[in-house]
Amino acid sequence: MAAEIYYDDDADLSIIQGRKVAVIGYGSQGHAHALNLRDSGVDVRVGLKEGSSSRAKAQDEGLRVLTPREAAEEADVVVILAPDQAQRSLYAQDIEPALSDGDVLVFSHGFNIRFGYIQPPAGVDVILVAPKAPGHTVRREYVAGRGIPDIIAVEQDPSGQAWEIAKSYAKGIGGTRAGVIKTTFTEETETDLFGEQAVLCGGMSHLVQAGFETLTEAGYQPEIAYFEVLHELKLIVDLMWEGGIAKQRWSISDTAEYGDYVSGPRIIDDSVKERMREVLSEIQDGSFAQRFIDDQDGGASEFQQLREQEAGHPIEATGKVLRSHFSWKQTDDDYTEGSAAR
Ligand SMILES: NC(=O)C1=CN([C@@H]2O[C@H](COP(=O)(O)OP(=O)(O)OC[C@H]3O[C@@H](n4cnc5c(N)ncnc54)[C@H](OP(=O)(O)O)[C@@H]3O)[C@@H](O)[C@H]2O)C=CC1
Ligand SMILES: CC[C@](O)(C(C)=O)C(=O)O
Ligand SMILES: [Mg+2]
Ligand SMILES: [Mg+2]
Repeated sequence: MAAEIYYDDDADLSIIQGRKVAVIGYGSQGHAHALNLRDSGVDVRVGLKEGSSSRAKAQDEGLRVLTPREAAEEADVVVILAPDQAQRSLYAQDIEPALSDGDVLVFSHGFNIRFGYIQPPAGVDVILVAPKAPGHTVRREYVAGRGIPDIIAVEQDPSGQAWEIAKSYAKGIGGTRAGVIKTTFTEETETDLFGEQAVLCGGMSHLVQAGFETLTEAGYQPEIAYFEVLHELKLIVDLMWEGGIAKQRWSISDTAEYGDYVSGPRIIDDSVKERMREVLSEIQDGSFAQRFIDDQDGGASEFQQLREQEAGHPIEATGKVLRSHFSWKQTDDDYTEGSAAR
């Protein structure tokens, strides 16, 4: 069955323009949603704790900043864009007490609904508008007059309007400029977690590290290895993004294309797919979510230890020096190398 896809003409922006929206959290997605909605003529306030390091950034953009509780009380559409692991307690303390029948709760990832950490009251619409890109790209593309595709879902629809609200919200952040696909909370959560773990983030990062280690352990210069396995990756992925794997294979040399066909399947073989299926089943049965939340609840010691270990991989030091010599500015203004700060 073909996916249902909505574009600008399928969504009525005036629906979200007629509501009071509270964006809770002003990080990667939060800043993008708040600014894009504001620039689309929506009445937006941001909810952040007193003393939050994000407050100044939001205020500098002219946004009104309240506490999460005040923002949720004032608004009738509450967008939860704090990190997934913070959402459960944020919801219990500041959002649930402020909800009334007829309000709308918006998520950009279904984690807390899919795994039962948040159970909203029956009189509230619960929708998902999930951009398929990092938040900084969501903002950059909107400003450039384009948009990032979103996927949208409805978990609860007591108003009977939830789908129209979701489409309208997606139009407000620029999603319908690119196309918005109808999904479910379950499909979004499970595919998003699988994609980021097995391919986009976990798979790709470790493939690059393994390639770098293989070359440097064989005696090749780390700078050459960096360009071969990391720097050129973007150029190859850009071609895939433009025209699929086929366009990438069309552009590279015949030598590279032949090497792709004969060596690629030796690296990514059936055993990799078998382990991908294991990862998928741990996502589906909730054990990944449980492990993540248990670690977070216990002070995130596993997460911090892994973060430090990975930041110390030799490819990072090699890349930092090389990138500092590029004649163009490569890093995002908001990104502080070696830190998790946003
Ligand atoms: N990152 C991305 O591009 C994508 C994220 N998503 C989803 O979007 C949601 C937000 O993720 P992301 O943008 O990465 O989050 P971030 O880690 O960037 O969020 C950080 C922001 O949340 C605030 N925050 C943290 N804890 C609380 C709290 N208890 N109460 C209020 N605000 C809080 C922080 O404030 P302070 O400055 O005080 O720490 C900061 O403003 C998640 O559900 C995620 O899965 C979906 C698609 C892509
Ligand atoms: C790929 C990572 C992501 O799922 C995203 C940017 O879409 C995330 O959770 O950040
Ligand atoms: Mg994602
Ligand atoms: Mg994700």
